[in-house]
This record gives sequence, structure tokens and C-alpha cells, in this order.
Amino acid sequence: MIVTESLSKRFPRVTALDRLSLDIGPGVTGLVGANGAGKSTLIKILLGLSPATEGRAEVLGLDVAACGAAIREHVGYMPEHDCLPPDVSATEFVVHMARMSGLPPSAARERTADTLRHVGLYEERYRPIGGYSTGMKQRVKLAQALVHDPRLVLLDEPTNGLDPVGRDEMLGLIRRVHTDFGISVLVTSHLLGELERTCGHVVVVDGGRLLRSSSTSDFTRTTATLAVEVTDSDTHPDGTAALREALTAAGVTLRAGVEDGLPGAGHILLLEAAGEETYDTVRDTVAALGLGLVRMEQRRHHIAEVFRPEAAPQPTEVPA
Ligand SMILES: Nc1ncnc2c1ncn2[C@@H]1O[C@H](COP(=O)(O)OP(=O)(O)OP(=O)(O)O)[C@@H](O)[C@H]1O
Repeated sequence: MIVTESLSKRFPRVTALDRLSLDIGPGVTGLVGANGAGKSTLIKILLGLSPATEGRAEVLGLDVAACGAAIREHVGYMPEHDCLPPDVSATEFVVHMARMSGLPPSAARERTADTLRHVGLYEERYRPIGGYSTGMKQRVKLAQALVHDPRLVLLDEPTNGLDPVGRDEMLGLIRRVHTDFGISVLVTSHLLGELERTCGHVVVVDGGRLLRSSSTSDFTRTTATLAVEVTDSDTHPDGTAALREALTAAGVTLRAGVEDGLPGAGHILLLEAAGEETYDTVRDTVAALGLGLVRMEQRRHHIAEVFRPEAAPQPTEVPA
């Protein structure tokens, strides 16, 4: 779907992309990176809207330097920033975008109705966009990216500004773009956690460079950490120490580091989650020691760990 070879983009004061080589196949792919990592710059180059300084890129087999218009015929784009006219309705705007993509009037109206229904805006479709919530505006932006039935959509921070419920709804819609319509998706975010749930593949960029590109399952396997907190008991006045010892003996790998900022941070053990069996081992070990299990949860990954792999909690030898 997308191939880049040593792609660079230099602005006078900053290198936004630095020899980035990617090969992204069909499906839903997440492009994750902190603000300024180069995500929007990459998207603009892929759409043929901004020339690269060096290197090359192909989208759907078309060279971005020569075939921008053809690429935009088959690729939908949801920009990051609010760019919607406040005085027109969602229907008017999306029909207009469909017409701009070359659809005849009747097809444009039909596709607009279908697409607005898909994104959950059917009831409000005749109201002016200016009165919409942030979530509704994001849906209009998604609808206009889908209306011309593209093969691929590039979604730039579609969950920006949304509350947790709005985020989940948007992520659900994005998954359905692929499952219901077979459209491939490249979606950017600065939050690794939300992309892990949505994407089959995750690409991480930092400072315009590729940090990592792998399937989400590989990613989760190598970074999954379980946080476990237990109570003390009369037999084990330091329940955490007793559990640490017992889990080490049971072959569970403990990770260094503490869960800063959480209540009872010093009493939380971090473990490498090797699979479902780790949950069973922890539950059985806690029960065998007669301790109370306060929490056992998969720790949300912190983006800093991915950007600075050396800062990630490493498996550690814990003295028995
Ligand atoms: N037109 C431009 N002129 C100069 N510098 C630019 C331009 N566009 C982007 N940059 C710089 O390039 C770097 C990458 O920006 P880019 O917008 O691609 O990052 P991003 O990962 O999309 O982050 P964000 O989500 O904050 O937009 C930043 O340092 C940005 O300031």
C-alpha cells in the first residue's frame, strides 16, 4: 500500500523526516509518534501535496512525486486540524467534497447519505457544522475522507480533542472502515495505547526517524507488563516481598521500576506478561500465600518507553 525509501524532508530549521524507509501493507496501520515526530509531514508527502527533499515514496504503486492527483483519487485524507466551514451542513459539505473527487451529482448525494450514516451523523446531517461538537466535526472529517470510496485512507490524529467515550467511538468507526468496506487505513496518534487496540501493525517514529515497525501482537508481546498489588497478612507482613519471592521461584520474570504516581506505588510488582498463563500463575500464587489481590492489570504502555527503549523496564534478576 505504502512504500518509502530513505525519505527525508528538511525545512530550513528542522529535519522533519530523516531517511525513513517503510513498507506498509493492507489493513489498519498505526503511525505513532510524539508531537513534531513528522507524522503530518509524511502524510502530506504521501498525498503528493508536499515534495520530499530526498528519497522516494509510492502509494498504491504510484510514485508520489509524479502521480499526486491519481493518488488522491484513490486515497482519502482526514486532516488533523479543524478545517470545516461552519455555515454549511454536513450533507452540503460532504456532497461538495464528493463532487470535487469527480463523482456525478446523484452518486455524490447517495454516497454522502451512506457515509454520514456510517459515521453516525445521519440525524444531524442538515444542521450547520458550526453547531457541532468536536466529536461530530471529527466524524464529518472522516465522512469526507471516505465519500469517494477510496482504497486507502490517511487519518491524521482522528481522536484529537475527544473525550474517552468519543475516542472509543472513533476507534470503533476506524476499525469498521476496514472490516465493513475493506478500505486500508493509516492512522496517526501520539498515544500508543489506543493504536494498539485498533491496528494490526504499528509504526513508531521519533524525530523523523523510524524507531520500530512491527505487528501489534509482536509489539504487545515484548512490552506487556502486568502490575500486581497485594495485601499483607499475619503470616506475610510484607506481602509484596513474599509474592516477589514466590513468583520468581515459579519462573515469572519481574521487571524493575515502580508505578510512579499510583496509590501504593511501592507495593506494586511489575511482571513480564508472557501470556494468559502468567495471570493464572499470579492468581494461584497469591491464593497459595493467603494474600489478598488488590489489583492485577496490564499496564498501559508509556510512549516514552518506545521512544527511549533503554528507558523501558528491563527484565531483572531479583534476589530470592
Ligand atoms: N511547513 C513547515 N515549515 C517548517 N517546519 C515545519 C513545517 N511543517 C512541519 N514542520 C516541522 O517539522 C517537524 C515535524 O512536524 P509534523 O507536523 O510532521 O509532526 P507531527 O508528528 O505531525 O506532529 P503534530 O501532531 O504535532 O502535528 C516539526 O518540528 C515541525 O515544526
